[in-house]
Amino acid sequence: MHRKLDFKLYVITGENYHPGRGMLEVMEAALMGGADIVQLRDKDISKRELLEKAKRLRELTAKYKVPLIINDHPDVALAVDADGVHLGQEDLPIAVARKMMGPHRIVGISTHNLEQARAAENAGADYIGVGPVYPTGTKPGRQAVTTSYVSQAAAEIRIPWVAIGGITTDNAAEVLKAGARRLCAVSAIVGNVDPEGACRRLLEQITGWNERTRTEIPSEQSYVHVTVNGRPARTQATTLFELAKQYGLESRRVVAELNGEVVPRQSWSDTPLHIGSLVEFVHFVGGG
Ligand SMILES: Cc1ncc(COP(=O)(O)OP(=O)(O)O)c(N)n1
Ligand SMILES: Cc1nc(C(=O)O)sc1CCOP(=O)(O)O
Ligand SMILES: [Mg+2]
Repeated sequence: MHRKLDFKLYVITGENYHPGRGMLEVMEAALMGGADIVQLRDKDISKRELLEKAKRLRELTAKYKVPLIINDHPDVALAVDADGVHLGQEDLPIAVARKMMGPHRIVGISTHNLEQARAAENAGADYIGVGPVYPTGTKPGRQAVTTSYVSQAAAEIRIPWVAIGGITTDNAAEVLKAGARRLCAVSAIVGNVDPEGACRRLLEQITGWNERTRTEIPSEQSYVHVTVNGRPARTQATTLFELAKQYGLESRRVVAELNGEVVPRQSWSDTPLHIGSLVEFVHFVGGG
């Protein structure tokens, strides 16, 4: 078994965002502001240079007792005794990284839809990234998944997951409202003149939201356990319409069945969900 992984504010390095200031200085400010997991991400340098940066960041994160994750490279992670590695959909598969990293280190992976999230969970990822929630210059050209994927992850994903992509203090509330309990950012923190303050403010939003919803992770009582298209899901939706919305299906050409009966679309808002409800959303397939 892996050790228990928990965190609220995940900060990733991004040296392009702080010309003239060193990576270690900026990341130390983030750590002082409460970043509770850190990733070294640098796509523009040689592996040798990455290794040197990783060693220095390892020392710093150890001082603050915060886990260090290395982006893309399990070998670098192992070489510096980092806590884990972060993979993308086009990086090494989870099974290969797990074999290299062993059972006790962290293996995380980016996901951009629920199918990838389920696959990551089944493959034994320790956490997943859910994003990019908003368009972001840090990952140009990558289509935003919007908060609708955040809500889907909140309903179904049981391993720790973190919302990422274009997250700032201006939109954090919306992401938290969609169900995120952990946030990750690059530019909003390392690109801020005051990374420590930026972390504090984001952390306050996360903690404030969690307290307002009265628990760190929403209590089981606030969820209804249902089955959606044959898969167990937990949801805070109270009606069929809210559930369809959570899956981004409210204006799609789908037929909804509840416990084997078709429910006309105009009745979705008045159709309550109960514990154990069996829901099927059936997509129309275009004929020719
Ligand atoms: C926490 C977290 N989530 C997502 C990513 C992106 O990983 P990937 O898709 O492999 O893209 P690159 O970061 O490698 O460009 C991440 N690094 N961290
Ligand atoms: C590196 C990365 N991966 C993403 C994903 O969704 O997989 S979004 C992203 C960039 C996050 O940076 P910022 O906070 O500056 O938007
Ligand atoms: Mg990658």
